[in-house]
Amino acid sequence: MAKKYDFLFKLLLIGDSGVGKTCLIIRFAEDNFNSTYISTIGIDFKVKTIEVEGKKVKLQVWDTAGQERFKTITTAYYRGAMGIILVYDITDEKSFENIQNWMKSIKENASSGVSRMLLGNKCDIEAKRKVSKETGEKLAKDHGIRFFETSAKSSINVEEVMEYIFKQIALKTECSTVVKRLAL
Ligand SMILES: Nc1nc2c(ncn2[C@@H]2O[C@H](COP(=O)(O)OP(=O)(O)OP(=O)(O)O)[C@@H](O)[C@H]2O)c(=O)[nH]1
Repeated sequence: MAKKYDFLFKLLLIGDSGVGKTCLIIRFAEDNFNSTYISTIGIDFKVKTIEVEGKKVKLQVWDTAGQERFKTITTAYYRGAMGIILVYDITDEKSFENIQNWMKSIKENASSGVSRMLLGNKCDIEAKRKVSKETGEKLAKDHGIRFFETSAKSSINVEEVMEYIFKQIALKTECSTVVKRLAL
């Protein structure tokens, strides 16, 4: 059967349980949001195909369970990822502190040179904020990676995040010529 895409990019979202990884992926892939919380069991993925100058780019976004008990399953998927998105919840300090552990997990399990970025999600609930934007920015800077505050609920910065990580990966692959030509 003929291949239905020209490029395949694999992304992975990691972070504590409940920070909004599934919701971010659903917002990106289906432009939808549901406030009912169903914790991810193990691993799941969604696909979105975008077209860049007549080339079909298939984005496969892997959603990992944040719960500790699934760690052995989820870390097995790090190796195949071209980009890893670390997520914390701006209303949950513990989820921010744990980013250090998730970073360690990337170091131990992912391919070296994998593109990374940091997201502070749920920025729509400013009243319950526990982690300032500056604190998030500083952590990202310390690790030399890009930072965004996002909201899967209010659709803030989700497209921008995907576009950024897409560009990062594209620059490291043969797709870079297409991206450069388009000046994306
Ligand atoms: N206000 C607000 N709530 C959000 C946002 N993103 C997710 N939520 C809510 O947070 C809860 C957890 O969201 P999930 O996307 O299931 O969290 P997760 O990180 O995938 O959790 P695990 O699967 O357990 O690892 C749900 O009740 C969502 O509705 C957001 O941007 N703003």
